[in-house]
Amino acid sequence: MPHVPHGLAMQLQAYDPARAAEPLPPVSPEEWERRAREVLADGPFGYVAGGAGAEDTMRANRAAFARRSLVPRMLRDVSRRDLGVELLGHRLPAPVVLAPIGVLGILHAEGELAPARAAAAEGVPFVLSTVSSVPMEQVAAAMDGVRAGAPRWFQLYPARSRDVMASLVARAERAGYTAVVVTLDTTMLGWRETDLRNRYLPFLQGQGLANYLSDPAFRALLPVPPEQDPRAAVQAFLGTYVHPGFSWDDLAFVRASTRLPLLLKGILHPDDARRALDAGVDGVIVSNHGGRQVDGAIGALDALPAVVEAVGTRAPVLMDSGIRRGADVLKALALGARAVGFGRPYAYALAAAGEAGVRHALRCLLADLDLALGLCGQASVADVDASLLA
Ligand SMILES: Cc1cc2nc3c(=O)[nH]c(=O)nc-3n(C[C@H](O)[C@H](O)[C@H](O)COP(=O)(O)O)c2cc1C
Ligand SMILES: CC(C)CC(=O)C(=O)O
Repeated sequence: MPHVPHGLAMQLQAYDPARAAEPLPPVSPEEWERRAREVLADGPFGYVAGGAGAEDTMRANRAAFARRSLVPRMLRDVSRRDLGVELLGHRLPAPVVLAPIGVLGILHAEGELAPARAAAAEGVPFVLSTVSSVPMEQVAAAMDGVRAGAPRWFQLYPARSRDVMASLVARAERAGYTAVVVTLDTTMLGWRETDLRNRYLPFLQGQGLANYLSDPAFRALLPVPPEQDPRAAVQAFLGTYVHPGFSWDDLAFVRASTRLPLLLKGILHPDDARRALDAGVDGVIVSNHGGRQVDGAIGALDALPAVVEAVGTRAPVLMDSGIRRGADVLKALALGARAVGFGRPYAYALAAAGEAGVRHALRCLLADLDLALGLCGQASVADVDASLLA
């Protein structure tokens, strides 16, 4: 298993006088966001940075972390620390995955290949979006090029066509993805004022359709191949992607279509979590999609404890929406998350500095987590519980 960067090692690198002349890459998510702002046009930058409506929920995500405090414990031997966690039968080097982010081709020429390779290098699972700019098989091959069998999950968006869903999942299985994440909260696009103002929706320009356009079941729905009529293909994509009718019945179909572990992303209510487990899913991800869907929705960290209580020991609960630093990861773990999704910050690092940027942003997060864990008097993330919070 890859070795997680030691916080101290990252510090020594930064403080090393012999390297003082080298430019220092950003160490904070805010700095990456500023760099991304410098290199991106308004449309793509706003697409990543924006949220739904007045962005109250986006702020609520961060406020939920700020409202909680860690209470560090002293005089415990933390000279050997372990960030590793067990998840879905695999041992991960840290309780972190790269959250699925679609259309990364609007941020960097290499699109998903760059963060996928960065994640592979660190042994952190990369969750590939349905709406990626690069077909899932190419992403898998790029990850295997870095580290054979590098952990990867496939995120599935509901589709009106069950054939398309089944085909995408079967391809993911063949390409070595080891879990399927069904995202429930985006069967329609939220009211995103920044994008409306910028008149920016990348899918309409055919971006992010690589998995669909390369899919035999999707192609079978088209009267002519997408190469002959790209506009009709975009319309067909929108026609199958937008699916407010998606229900527990459809979920049962997805469940039956694969033997891979299934995670549901976008769960916020404990009753939905319970029902998900009854429907045979293997884990839930508490998320409000980074505040991009329902403005006014509960902050994701605020929703976590009730979901954790409902799920109990039946399955792992993950969370995303607002994770920026090591302390955020600790707070989520303290409230019962097994692992967290790292989202926007890696997208900004990708825009500003490609694969190296994503890798550095990830290493900074893990270094920060390693130090925060030890300085809180905890030797292992597996031992973190609510007693760490005020
Ligand atoms: C630009 C962008 C695109 C996203 N695309 C997807 C996607 O394709 N599938 C998905 O499940 N979630 C998607 N998400 C949501 C993320 O997986 C995650 O829930 C969110 O980024 C968490 O919020 P945070 O980045 O502010 O921490 C996207 C988020 C952003 C910012
Ligand atoms: C709307 C989706 C296709 C992409 C997404 O999840 C997002 O933009 O948040």
